Amino acid sequence: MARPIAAAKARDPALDVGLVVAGHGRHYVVQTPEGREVLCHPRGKKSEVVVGDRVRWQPTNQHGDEGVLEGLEPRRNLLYRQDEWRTKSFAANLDRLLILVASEPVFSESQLARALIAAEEAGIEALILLNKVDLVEPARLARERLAPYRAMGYEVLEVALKSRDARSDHASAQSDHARALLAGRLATGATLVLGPSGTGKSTLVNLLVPEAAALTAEISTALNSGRHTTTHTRWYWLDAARQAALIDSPGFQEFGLQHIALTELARWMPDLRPHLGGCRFHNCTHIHEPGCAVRAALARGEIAPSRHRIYEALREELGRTKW
Ligand SMILES: Nc1nc2c(ncn2[C@@H]2O[C@H](COP(=O)(O)OP(=O)(O)OP(=O)(O)O)[C@@H](O)[C@H]2O)c(=O)[nH]1
Ligand SMILES: [Zn+2]
Repeated sequence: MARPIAAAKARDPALDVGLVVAGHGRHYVVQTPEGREVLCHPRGKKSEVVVGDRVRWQPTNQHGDEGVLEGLEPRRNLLYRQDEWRTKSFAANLDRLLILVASEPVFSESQLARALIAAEEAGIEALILLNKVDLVEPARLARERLAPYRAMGYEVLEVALKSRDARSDHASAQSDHARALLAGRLATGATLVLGPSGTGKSTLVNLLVPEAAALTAEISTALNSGRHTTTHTRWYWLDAARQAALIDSPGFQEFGLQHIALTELARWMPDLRPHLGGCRFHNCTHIHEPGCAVRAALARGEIAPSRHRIYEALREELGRTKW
């Protein structure tokens, strides 16, 4: 009994630093710099650790495949959502957020806007991926709805990850094109993918990480959650050199923004931002005041009506519960 403890003590000064690649409840899968995976538990009751975190840990068994978390390295950033009752963290230390939408099902612009605001506030670059552009008419409508986002500076990529094109060679050429496009764009750093159900998120992950399904099954067994194979956030390396990673996270619904300060909301909306400071009243809400530069831009067509509606709804939502 004393041996592992003595061994652990001897390691103290140089605790291993690992990367959290999956987490569920009080179980975490930590990857060592050599690529080994260790099942770790936090010491306390509650743990703030999320996928993407760098953690210090010590082994708790002789095989070194189980351990205890000893500490959390400082984070560069953390992406999360917050409703009135709780906070849900997606992942930490991200280089970009990829928001997946599709021509079908019709995406919620409010959900898209919310994710973009959360990313702006967290200082994380965001890009939009429109899938299913093989569906011609729905794609045209989706493109139209995304036009304001392009105009305010967001990159919008278009793909047909799994086209329904009857000519199978054409469909597979479209998949190849999507893979090449994304491999290039996501070639460095950690990319978190968020997207509503049915948009093709599983298709995307499987295209870029062919071994994803097998890895997920393995991790789910390790985390004792057998059947629920897709409900955890999971970090996948995209290359052997481990320079680029894709993080698949569930839970895009009800993207609460209670952590955003009401007075700062407009700052995180790139189409509203350039007009701030131009209003007659310094505490202008940009909803009804005379001499409002934001509303003037709206009237000139420089801000899309849908965006101002989203701003107004969010303002009301944040104002309702904030005081
Ligand atoms: N037409 C068309 N269909 C696609 C495309 N990509 C994916 N699909 C289809 O869209 C459906 C949803 O794809 P999934 O990858 O399962 O979507 P998901 O977002 O993981 O969905 P959930 O499992 O509900 O979260 C499937 O029937 C796919 O075959 C595409 O480029 N074009
Ligand atoms: Zn104003």
